[in-house]
Amino acid sequence: MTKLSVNINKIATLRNSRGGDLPNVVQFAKDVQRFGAEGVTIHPRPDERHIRYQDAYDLKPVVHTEYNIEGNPIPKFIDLVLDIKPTQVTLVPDAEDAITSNAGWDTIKHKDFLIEVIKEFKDNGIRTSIFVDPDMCQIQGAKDTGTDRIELYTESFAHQFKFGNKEGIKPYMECAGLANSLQLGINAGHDLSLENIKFFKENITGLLEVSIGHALVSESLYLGVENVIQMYLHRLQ
Ligand SMILES: CC(=O)[C@@H](O)[C@H](O)COP(=O)(O)O
Ligand SMILES: NCC(=O)COP(=O)(O)O
Repeated sequence: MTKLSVNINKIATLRNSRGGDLPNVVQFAKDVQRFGAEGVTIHPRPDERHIRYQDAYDLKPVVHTEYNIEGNPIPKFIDLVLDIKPTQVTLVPDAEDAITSNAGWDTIKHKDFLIEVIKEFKDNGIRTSIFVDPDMCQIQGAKDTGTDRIELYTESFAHQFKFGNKEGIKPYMECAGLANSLQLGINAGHDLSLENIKFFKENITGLLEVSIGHALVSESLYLGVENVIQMYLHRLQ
């Protein structure tokens, strides 16, 4: 079974564009869970341009599904996650000025650092996942860090799929095969959408969770949030 975790960054972006509290991110998190989402994802960035650190605290009591906090494990982020103790932390190697996530970890170069932070999170009962490109060496490297799961960075698949090239799934299939054989759990995210999710799910064995934000919120403008969540759940069956 593949769980749908809704990334609510874009709701915070809209709220922040006017100040105030409309739309309300806590209410949105409650609603997506009521509509069937099996998780809520946030990705607070150092400049707090969308999700703020305070939002992470405000969401804690209302997220009764899986709470996934993503980010670069700088000291401030590590403290936040250890304080909140979400279900899962997803480590993403973003530059401070990145517009959005644009690369996975070099799990070989950063092995010692990842081993250290992953151990700290796991010792505190938090499941860990690390964001990786679909590269076999990086999957093996991820295993060596001790992480529970990987999150496959799906931008390249999504981009190729949009232009009709279904071959873009191949490196993901190979990496999923390796991850399964290494008993690494598999999550995926970035630019997944109603258009591409069914094909991705059908081809990736053992896909445990997808986190989807940008497309899901955009699609909801036309189709409605409840309807869109049901459409994703149907495609993930
Ligand atoms: C790791 C990942 O792919 C997502 O978290 C994505 O980076 C969303 O972040 P933004 O909403 O800031 O684009
Ligand atoms: N981890 C990926 C995520 O949370 C959402 O990415 P996107 O759907 O906003 O591209």
